Amino acid sequence: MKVLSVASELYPLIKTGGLADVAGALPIALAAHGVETKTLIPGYPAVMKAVKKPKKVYDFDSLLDERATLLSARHEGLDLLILDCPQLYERSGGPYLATDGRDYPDNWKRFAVLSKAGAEIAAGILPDFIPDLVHVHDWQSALVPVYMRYAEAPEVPSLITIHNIAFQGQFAGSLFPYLELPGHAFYEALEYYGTLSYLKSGIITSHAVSTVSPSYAEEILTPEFGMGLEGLIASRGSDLYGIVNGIDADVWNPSADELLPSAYSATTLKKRAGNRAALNERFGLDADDGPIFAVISRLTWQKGLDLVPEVLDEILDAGGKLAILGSGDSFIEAALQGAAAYNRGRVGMVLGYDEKLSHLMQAGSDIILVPSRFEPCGLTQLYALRYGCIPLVARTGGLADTIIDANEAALAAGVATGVQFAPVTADAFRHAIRRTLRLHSDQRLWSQMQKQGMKSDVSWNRSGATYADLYQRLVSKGQ
Ligand SMILES: Nc1ncnc2c1ncn2[C@@H]1O[C@H](COP(=O)(O)OP(=O)(O)O[C@H]2O[C@H](CO)[C@@H](O)[C@H](O)[C@H]2O)[C@@H](O)[C@H]1O
Repeated sequence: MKVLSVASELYPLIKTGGLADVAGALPIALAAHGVETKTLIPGYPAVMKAVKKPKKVYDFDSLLDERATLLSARHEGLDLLILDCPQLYERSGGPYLATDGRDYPDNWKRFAVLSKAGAEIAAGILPDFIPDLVHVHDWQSALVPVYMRYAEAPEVPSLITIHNIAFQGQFAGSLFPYLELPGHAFYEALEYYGTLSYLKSGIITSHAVSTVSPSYAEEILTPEFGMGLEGLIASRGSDLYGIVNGIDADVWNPSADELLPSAYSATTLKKRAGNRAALNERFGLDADDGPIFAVISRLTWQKGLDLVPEVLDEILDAGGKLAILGSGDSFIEAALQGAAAYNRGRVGMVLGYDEKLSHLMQAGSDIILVPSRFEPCGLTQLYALRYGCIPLVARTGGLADTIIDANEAALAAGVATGVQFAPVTADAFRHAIRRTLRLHSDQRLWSQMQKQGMKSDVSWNRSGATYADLYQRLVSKGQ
């Protein structure tokens, strides 16, 4: 089966969050199921620089009035189609934000053009690659099924995956005429309280909708989590699927991770000490035995990290330490930086994004904090399981699905892998920290939990097969 995947980020080329990890790992997992994936991505500077010897495969004379070239390349096991359109993608900031932290004003066009290119590939412009199915991710590629629906071409089955419903790609309604869609598409697909919603239109026009965990698939049917789209999603009925993410078990493998000073496995957990020492040094933490809590995250309201300063005394009073890596909302950044400045040796912070350092943190710290208010799947806790770092998570979405809480029954059965708490309030969070510290003080119990986590299959094995089945079902239905 041939699949066209369209994504706005892709590990290892360009990443701002979990979407890149999934878009990068899924094609490799699916290859084992006979699925041949090509991934269409924008020709951002990082992509153009990293990819060697791309081949020109098509010239677009006009994608919403922009000329663009389609390049084909292979990179680290991935087959890529790169939309080279410097006037839209050659920018000095990130994929979505300029260097001043604001959205590019033409994001509506940058991702509509990407989507239109995707729809044209689906319609068969590349004789060597006629996809059987199109898989799009989040609002940035959500217009692909819309362009497919309104094109005079045979319709290829499509799947849209929602990685985060909070980002909907909402733009002024007055831009509609520039999208080169028929007038009736406005009310049929795109209109959202007078504005345009790219995500909404993708949910309406795709043959199936998936999200990245079973719990989140249920949550987004409710007003609390659906962010205004709950009714629309409910209307898709049995076309909605929840498939939990996996992780790339080769990139994240503590026994062969070249980014670590000290590789280890479940039988050599003592070797984590080498990573712990490096972590203490990197974050300016005291070289004592206190449990190290870690945060690796976008610092946003979603992730609940504004609560950390409120519960910090719970960690510090017990002789614990905290290492934070992240960036995001300026008020959360400032509060955490303040906590680090005030508690030198006990709290350390690295502001920014650092993939390498995130490996060391998973390998050297004892507990990873993921107090998200909502979490479609979450990957950080999955990396933690693999690295013998105990996840302390909010009981929501994929966090609830992937971590087994250390309650009495789970401990007795030896299946606990972490600590969950709800609701996401400072009080419940404090209580969970106390509970975690109690578990940590029992060396035997703690290492049993570490080993249990390291044993869990967090790879793409199972979910890769589930996606392959779903693809097959959609293709068979379309025939
Ligand atoms: N400062 C930093 N330095 C280094 N690495 C950092 C970092 N900040 C974050 N990361 C890394 O970025 C990734 C974040 O992935 P998540 O799944 O946790 O969240 P995100 O909200 O981006 O993704 C959305 O999409 C994914 C994929 O479907 C869902 O799992 C998730 O719930 C949803 O919100 C992880 O690999 C994490 O380690």
